[in-house]
Amino acid sequence: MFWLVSNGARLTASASRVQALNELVWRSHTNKQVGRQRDILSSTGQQEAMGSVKVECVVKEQNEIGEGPVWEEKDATLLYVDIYGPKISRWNLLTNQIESMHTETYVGCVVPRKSGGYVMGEGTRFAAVDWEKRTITTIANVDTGKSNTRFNDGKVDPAGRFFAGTMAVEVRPTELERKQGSLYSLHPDHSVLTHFDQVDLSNGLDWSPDHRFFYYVDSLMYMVEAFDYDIHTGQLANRRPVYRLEKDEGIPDGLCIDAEGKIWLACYNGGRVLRIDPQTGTRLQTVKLPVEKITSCCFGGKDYTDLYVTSAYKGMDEESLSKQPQAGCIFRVTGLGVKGIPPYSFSG
Ligand SMILES: O=C(O)[C@H](O)[C@@H](O)[C@H](O)[C@H](O)CO
Ligand SMILES: [Zn+2]
Repeated sequence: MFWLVSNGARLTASASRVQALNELVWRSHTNKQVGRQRDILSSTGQQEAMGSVKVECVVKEQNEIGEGPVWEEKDATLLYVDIYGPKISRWNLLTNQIESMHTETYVGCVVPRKSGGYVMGEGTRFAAVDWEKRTITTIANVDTGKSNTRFNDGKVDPAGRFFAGTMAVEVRPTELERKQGSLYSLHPDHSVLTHFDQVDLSNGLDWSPDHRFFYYVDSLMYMVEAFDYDIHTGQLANRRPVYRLEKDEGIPDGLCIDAEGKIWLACYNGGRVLRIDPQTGTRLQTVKLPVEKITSCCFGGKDYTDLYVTSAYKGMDEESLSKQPQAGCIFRVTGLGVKGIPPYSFSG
């Protein structure tokens, strides 16, 4: 409704959008918030300059920690989890309906399976989900011998392997026993490979469009890292930093790659998504959202041109919740002028 064709109209529309954003997010007027308000104003200008970027809340049912969005083209649905729901949900773009299924314990990620249904990282197991029958079957257990860890983010590689990492269960967001996590992959024959351990908070991951690189976030390292990837074996090598977050960018969380090979990074407590060039290690674009706890993102919609962004409300007090009434919603960012890559399905 705000983004019209003529330049004059867009100016007016833009002014009212900025006003709406400000009213929505920054209702009170402490000095700190006035400062942040300026940020939003300038970034809104920047967002527009990049080509009529629009942010809207599309999934209004709020998640304690919304995570792991995956676009399912055949049904025009967005699949995601609420880690603490704990549940798996599917939001249908055409009907605006949400279908959910409770899981037995914390669910970090869910991905489509080629043979039908889904596979998820739940608690410390990889498990198959029969969506029609609403049943769950264990495929493999991880972190055996550890009593207080759980799966977090995961994604399928271009060859159909399901990668997912673990972390200690948080006392409060980001407060946890460190070095308890590992990164695993579940292979089509249901064997599990441990890539590395000593992870604080295993998070975002994706592969470059040419499959030569793997990008990864251990949130408490405050950076995005890259590995060389061997698509034939699924092995990682040569770990190195790609991008270190600046203070106001918050904590790196979920990420996804676009068709040009650039990284879109969700910034938890940063209220934004960054576009990063992994070749140069530079930030190319910042998209601000009206809530701070941004958890993950994926491309979807027609031709994968829309960016769906999940968020969380866990750990927020009443005051911050009243300033961010959309915390936990899922947002759609349109007008970015880039496309994503369709997700892969687990082939086992
Ligand atoms: O969404 C996740 O990946 C974690 O499970 C969450 O607990 C928070 O995002 C984390 O605390 C900040 O990185
Ligand atoms: Zn995450």
